[in-house]
Amino acid sequence: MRFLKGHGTENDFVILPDADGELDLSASLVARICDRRAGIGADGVLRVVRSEHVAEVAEQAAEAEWFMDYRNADGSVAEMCGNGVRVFARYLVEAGLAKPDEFAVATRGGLKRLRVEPDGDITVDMGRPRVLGESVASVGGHEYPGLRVDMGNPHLACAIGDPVVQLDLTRQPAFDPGVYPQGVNIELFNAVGPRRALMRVFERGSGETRSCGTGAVATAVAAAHLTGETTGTWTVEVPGGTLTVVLDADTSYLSGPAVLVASGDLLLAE
Ligand SMILES: N[C@@H](CCC[C@H](N)C(=O)O)C(=O)O
Repeated sequence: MRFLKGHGTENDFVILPDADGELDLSASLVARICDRRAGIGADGVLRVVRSEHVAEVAEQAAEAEWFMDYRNADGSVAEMCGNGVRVFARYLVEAGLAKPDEFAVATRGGLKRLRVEPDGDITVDMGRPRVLGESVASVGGHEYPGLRVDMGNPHLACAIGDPVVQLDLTRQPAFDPGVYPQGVNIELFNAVGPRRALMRVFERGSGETRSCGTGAVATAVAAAHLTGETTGTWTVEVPGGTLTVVLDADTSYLSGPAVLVASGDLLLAE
């Protein structure tokens, strides 16, 4: 089985081209592929399949030829991945399967439109974030209130006073399972200047990662909430680089680098 490897601000993915939807991708195979010692190693898997072969996105197939079948490193399925869809777009363009100007990709979180910027960055229209109220995350016995933001997938974005660099995120922060029965991605951030945040994230299904695109948008929304703003451009610094988030009245945009770094043959099998 052919694979490629890529990342967006060091949120890294194994890409599995499967145009005709022939691959039976079990959770255990995904977990083995993502294992950083016994597999290739990644935060998630992006299966590239024609939308027409996937019943759950049939209504998107007229506008999006390709479906991003996203899986977390533990094999679980997620609705959306902001960095993943940008890396997916890089693959489509480099493989000659999409034109760089503007194209759509089908996801479980709905149709996403992307474009390659003149500087090579990839921008995705992430849709309108939904603010659902507040909840609390707890790290090492410290409770941090935050904003619940739905980006197609669930987020809890917490502005904290303690320096994010000092947090121990080796273990899942505690959260309210009554609010998040399907689990949650938790962002902890320091607001460090006008429209600028330093963010770390503990992702559902993948643990601490060096970046999270949906999380960066959730963080921008929470940072904007603190200052009473609803629109503007935010810079979100993550351990793996820098992402730009634009919030406007009707939608949000995520921009940043997305690169392919390797390709090869996968010898793992069920
Ligand atoms: N890293 C992604 C988010 C991936 C999905 C997430 N772990 C979930 O389970 O919802 C991003 O860049 O958005």
